[in-house]
Amino acid sequence: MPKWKITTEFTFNAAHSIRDYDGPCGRLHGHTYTVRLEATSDRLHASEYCPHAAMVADFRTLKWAKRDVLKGGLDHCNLNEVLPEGYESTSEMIAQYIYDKTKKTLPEGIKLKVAVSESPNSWAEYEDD
Ligand SMILES: Nc1nc2c(c(=O)[nH]1)N=C([C@H](O)[C@H](O)COP(=O)(O)OP(=O)(O)OP(=O)(O)O)CN2
Ligand SMILES: [Zn+2]
Repeated sequence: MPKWKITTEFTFNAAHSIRDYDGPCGRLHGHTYTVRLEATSDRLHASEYCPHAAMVADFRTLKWAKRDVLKGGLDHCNLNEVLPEGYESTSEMIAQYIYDKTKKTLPEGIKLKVAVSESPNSWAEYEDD
């Protein structure tokens, strides 16, 4: 079946330390994280901002994590203080957290993939089966 795939990318700045890490990453430090979201669907939908069924998902909705932490995003926060219990501040689990929160905002049937990078050389991905 034909389908659409949309991709959106953004950055946010945050501090973190990896809990019990034996090395510099265990100390508080910061990254400009790059996040790439891909959403795939065989049908189009309306969004919070657009009443017409014309989008896989609204880029604006997908990019919630780039908002300031005081406005519900992850920008300019300490991830260790903001991520809920059960999520460590590794790229893998930041990707999982963004996936979990984003998935709740999407209609059924949209496949989602979230990739997170701390540096241009390292990426972690979390996606639907
Ligand atoms: N699988 C993962 N490994 C590591 C993560 C992670 O999220 N997932 N995170 C870290 C640290 O956050 C660290 O800040 C990043 O480590 P690293 O890529 O080694 O950082 P460098 O800037 O030193 O990278 P270079 O490419 O060597 O300059 C560690 N591991
Ligand atoms: Zn780090």
